[in-house]
Amino acid sequence: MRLVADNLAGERGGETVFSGIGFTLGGGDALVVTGPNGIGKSTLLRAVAGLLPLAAGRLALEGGGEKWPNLASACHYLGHQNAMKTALTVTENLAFWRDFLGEAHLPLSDALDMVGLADIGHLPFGYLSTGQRRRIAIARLLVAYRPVWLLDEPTAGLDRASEAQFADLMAAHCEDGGMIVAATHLPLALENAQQLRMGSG
Ligand SMILES: Nc1ncnc2c1ncn2[C@@H]1O[C@H](COP(=O)(O)OP(=O)(O)OP(=O)(O)O)[C@@H](O)[C@H]1O
Repeated sequence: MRLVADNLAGERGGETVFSGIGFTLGGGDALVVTGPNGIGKSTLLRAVAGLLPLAAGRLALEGGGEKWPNLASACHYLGHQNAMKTALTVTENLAFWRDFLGEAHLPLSDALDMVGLADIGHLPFGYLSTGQRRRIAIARLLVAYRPVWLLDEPTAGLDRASEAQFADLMAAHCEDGGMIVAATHLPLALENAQQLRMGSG
């Protein structure tokens, strides 16, 4: 499977925010996107996810077969927001996403265990701390399978131990043939990742 981005341009509110962006990822590859505030990192990720139209260029998932007929169908998108309902419990939120997304992957209890929060499935999401909320949002990546993870500031609010735990999850996803595109201001422990520095000419 290959994710091909060719000569992309993105716009917000009628203004071009970036142009001439290109990259190619194969199974197991990761791309780290960096650049100053407002340069268009989130816009790029949302375009790859199919949530925003491109102003120009071509995005394609090659070799996805019948299971992943287009790029959007193959993507998990973890945005700045955690996309969880505060009144529902952690388990209810994750069960919703597993059923909504399809392609059930890890059991909910295993996913919670892998983000170090095995004991809080019964709590309303709204009771959780900032870092705990982010870790539950990360657990969503594990309960339904998608080969492409699009991660916008995934480690914002995480402590050191949780950062390391998430690095292991990203590495396992890539070892399994998955792909990652991550926008970040913080160092991410993604070995051998390609780098895209937006705004550096
Ligand atoms: N809905 C919108 N309408 C108009 N302009 C927008 C909209 N959303 C974002 N923008 C503008 O698009 C540009 C790119 O924003 P974007 O969020 O992609 O940047 P970013 O590189 O992710 O920034 P940060 O590092 O602060 O997260 C900014 O100038 C922003 O003001």
